[in-house]
Order: sequence, then C-alpha cells, then structure tokens
Amino acid sequence: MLHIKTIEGRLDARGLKIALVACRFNDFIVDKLIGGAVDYLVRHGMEKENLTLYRVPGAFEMPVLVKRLAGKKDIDGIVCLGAVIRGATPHFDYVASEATKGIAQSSIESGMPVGFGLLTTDSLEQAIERAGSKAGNKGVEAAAAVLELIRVMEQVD
Ligand SMILES: Nc1c(NC[C@H](O)[C@H](O)[C@H](O)CO)[nH]c(=O)[nH]c1=O
Ligand SMILES: CC(=O)[C@@H](O)COP(=O)(O)O
Repeated sequence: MLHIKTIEGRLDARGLKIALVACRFNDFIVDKLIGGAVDYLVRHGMEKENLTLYRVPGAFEMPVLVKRLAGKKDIDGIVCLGAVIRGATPHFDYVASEATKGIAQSSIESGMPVGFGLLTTDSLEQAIERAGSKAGNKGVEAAAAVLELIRVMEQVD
C-alpha cells in the first residue's frame, strides 16, 4: 500500500441541499429508485426538508431541467432517476443516448455533481432487478455517488 496524500469524500449529508430529478415514465420502477435514493441520503444525515423532488415526463426531458438546476447557487448536487426500457423500435436508443449525453454535459459544463441513476435496460425484468431487487438499487448508487463527489469536490479549492 502506497502512503500518499489522499482526498476522500466523507459520507455525511448533513446540511447539504440535493435535488432529485425523476421521470414519471415507468413510474412503478422509478418510484423504487426514488425510495432508495431518499433512504440512503436520510440514513447519511440529510434533513428531509433539504431534499426536493422534481418530476419530469420522461428521460428525454431530464437534461434541460438538470441544466437549469445546475445554475442555482442553493443546490449542492442533483440525482437523476429514471428508466428507459427497450421497445420494438429504435426509439430507445435516441431517448437513452440524448438523456445520457445531456445530463453528463450539464454536469461537466456547470461543475455541479450529478448522479446518474437512469436505468437503460433491454427488458422490464432487468429494470426490476436494478430497482431494489437482485441487482441492487441504482437510485441508492446514484445518491451515494453524488454525496461522495460533493464531499471530494469541496476539498479541491
Ligand atoms: N420510452 C421511454 C421514454 N419515452 C418518453 C420520452 O422520454 C419523452 O418523454 C417523450 O418522447 C416526450 O418528449 N421515457 C422514459 O423515461 N423511459 C422510456 O422507456
Ligand atoms: C424506450 C422507448 O422509447 C420504448 O419503450 C418505446 O417503445 P417502442 O420502441 O416499442 O415504441
């Protein structure tokens, strides 16, 4: 093990303000992701009044809202939650790719920590598995990633 200076994010959500951006599309899956993210943040000290849930119609609409929220001084991080499930046509590829690109671009350009809890699955079964059953809960992972990143980034300046 090398002994070098290491900056790590302390997983303490006290005092932070976080926005959840969640899709109404596939809401029976997305609600599980929301539940996982909220539970994780509250268990790590976040006060419920510092959490705000913004609902958008579908994944395609997420980037524009993320961009708007990323410009606000009173938000420390954003957690994106949604589920794009492949259908019979190429629609999936366009929605998944535009949502992913747009969310990443808003985060990078603004410097706002954004967690990517957007499932992009080939089947409903895969989505269920990743929304609180055998493959974990991607909402929890996205919330954990944002918390860690916020705490690392505040040590950079
Ligand atoms: N098929 C899925 C969508 N499609 C809807 C689009 O995101 C968008 O709301 C619509 O085209 C109107 O602009 N959205 C999801 O989040 N998940 C899907 O599986
Ligand atoms: C991800 C989608 O947009 C998809 O669920 C739509 O299904 P389809 O391609 O069968 O219209």
